[in-house]
Amino acid sequence: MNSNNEAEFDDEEELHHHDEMEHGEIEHDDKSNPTEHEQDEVAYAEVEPDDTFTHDSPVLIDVDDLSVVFQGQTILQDIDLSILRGQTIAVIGESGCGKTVFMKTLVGLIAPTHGSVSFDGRRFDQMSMTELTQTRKRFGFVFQNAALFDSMSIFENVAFPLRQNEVVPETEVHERVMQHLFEVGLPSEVARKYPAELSGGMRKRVGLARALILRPELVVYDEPTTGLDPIMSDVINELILETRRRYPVTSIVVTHDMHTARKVADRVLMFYPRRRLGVDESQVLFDGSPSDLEHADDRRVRQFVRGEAGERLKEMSLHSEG
Ligand SMILES: Nc1ncnc2c1ncn2[C@@H]1O[C@H](COP(=O)(O)OP(=O)(O)OP(=O)(O)O)[C@@H](O)[C@H]1O
Repeated sequence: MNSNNEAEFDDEEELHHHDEMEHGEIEHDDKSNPTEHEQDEVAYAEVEPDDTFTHDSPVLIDVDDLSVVFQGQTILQDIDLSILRGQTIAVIGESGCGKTVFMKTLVGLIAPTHGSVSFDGRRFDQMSMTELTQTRKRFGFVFQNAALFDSMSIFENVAFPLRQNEVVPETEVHERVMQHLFEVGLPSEVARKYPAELSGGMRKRVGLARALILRPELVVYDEPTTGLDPIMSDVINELILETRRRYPVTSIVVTHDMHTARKVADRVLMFYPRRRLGVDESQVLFDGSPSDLEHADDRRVRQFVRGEAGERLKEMSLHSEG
């Protein structure tokens, strides 16, 4: 571990605390529970369109000359970009290219080796612990596996951040939890259930409700559709869009799902593994609108979005045995 990344250890433990709670999870039994699609018949709350993002929006996150090195291995190098308030950004790229490391530096969970990351005008490395804690309350995380507490009811799972961070009367806790469950299309009966009684898609929606309960300014989605069928993936995509319409949030979506990237994002960043780039090449191979992905100048981008292995097959010697 590079000493510059020391901040990562404690914070990652904090980030993954919920993940650890998932051990011992009982597989969903489709026969004994309502199907996801039955649950989807619940009407979503009506949403007024609210396109607050414009290209003149203020900068929320500023990444300045960012590099991250782990044990001598450069994971991210010379990244310079700004994320505007209200943008929805999809971060794509092959496994191991640094998407997760990038996402964690954006929220101050990994300290850059060089350069800096600022949130709302304040550099993470210049914040006191109190400021860092206060700043983190402005973020919501939607984890890949939903990361719910198995021993708590759905109601208590969603109420958890509220009880931890705010002093609110029980009637308000109840109102806010039920409202957020409703907003993610879950019926009120779900509140009494436990995570093991829900399907994967329903758990993801509970995870989204929990991430939104403190009304974060930034929501980070880590592989939000992984492991879901195409219909349920699209339900999640719609929820990401709907969340964006409902609240003035900025969203970062780390995903391998090109349908998700195209559908929810107004900007796509494609990373490439540093070790496979030439010296003067930028690690961000693509930074633009999803509609331009197919016609990107860089062949590696076009191949990635089309799912073509291209010359990687030769590199991996897959054809060498003839
Ligand atoms: N804490 C760490 N210590 C050392 N190396 C790390 C650490 N975290 C990530 N890495 C390395 O950084 C590289 C990028 O990892 P990262 O998880 O960001 O990739 P990714 O693009 O998110 O991949 P995937 O799509 O498979 O999740 C990998 O080589 C990984 O082994």
